Amino acid sequence: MKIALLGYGKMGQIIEKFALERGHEVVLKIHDQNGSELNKRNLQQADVAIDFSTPDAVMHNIYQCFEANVPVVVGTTGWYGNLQAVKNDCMSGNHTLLWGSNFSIGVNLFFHVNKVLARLMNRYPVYDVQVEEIHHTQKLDSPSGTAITIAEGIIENLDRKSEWVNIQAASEDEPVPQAGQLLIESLRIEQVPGTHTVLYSSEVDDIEFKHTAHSRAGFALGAVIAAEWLQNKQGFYSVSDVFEFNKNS
Ligand SMILES: NC(=O)C1=CN([C@@H]2O[C@H](COP(=O)(O)OP(=O)(O)OC[C@H]3O[C@@H](n4cnc5c(N)ncnc54)[C@H](OP(=O)(O)O)[C@@H]3O)[C@@H](O)[C@H]2O)C=CC1
Ligand SMILES: O=C(O)C1=N[C@H](C(=O)O)C[C@H](O)C1
Repeated sequence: MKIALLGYGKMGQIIEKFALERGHEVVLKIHDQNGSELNKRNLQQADVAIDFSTPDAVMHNIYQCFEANVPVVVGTTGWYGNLQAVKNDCMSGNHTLLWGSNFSIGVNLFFHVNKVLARLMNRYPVYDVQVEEIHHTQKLDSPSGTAITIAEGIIENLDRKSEWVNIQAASEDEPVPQAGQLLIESLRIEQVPGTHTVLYSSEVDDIEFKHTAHSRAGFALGAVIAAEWLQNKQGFYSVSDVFEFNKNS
């Protein structure tokens, strides 16, 4: 495949490495300084675009891909308030987009088991639940996209939670979660690639369900696999369509 990389930072550079290893070619690399090269003619040199840019840039990039009719895999987080509108435009314009808050196989397994565990916990109201995420200090969005997906998986399956609220660890004015609210606590520590924990607590014990990324390799390889999977498909997809754990259990 010929790949356009929209965003050539920490993730874009590792994605390039996996793409080349798997026999693909990178025909376009867009970063903050060369944004004018993101045009229809250049994009149409590619079979697929992979966007790991910034919350500010991603919407423009998606619509440039729609305009050029180039399928796009979106790993960028921090834009999910626009997800439904993008889905509508993708479907009505017969475009192709695949998005995921996290492309690693490990986290996608985690997403699946998280939902099963939340459903089970309907029987055990003595446990309260919260989500914690830790990332490096350059991260622009909060809470992480992965933490939002985890929280949505709990809310869909655990009757006693109906919405999430976010706090920054160590912030002075922390909201106290109300009944029905699921707390997502965000912490920023140098160099951490991404750690997510679901914590069920009762008076007598805690149950921790945790994913720790050792590097960005799992995210990057998953994004290339998702781009390969998207070939010859049309429509709006999420990374869960690539892994399909639901079909096997
Ligand atoms: N879904 C997943 O599995 C994962 C998602 N992410 C998400 O991916 C995104 C990128 O992460 P990361 O690589 O760590 O971030 P970086 O800050 O390292 O890279 C962002 C890149 O985007 C570039 N950029 C800025 N403006 C534009 C623009 N207008 N068009 C194209 N590119 C632009 C920056 O350019 P310059 O270098 O010139 O400033 C930089 O190359 C984040 O939203 C992060 O949350 C991260 C890991 C996994
Ligand atoms: O910004 C990051 O680094 C990451 N972002 C994604 C997110 O917001 O969940 C995925 C991963 O945790 C790394």
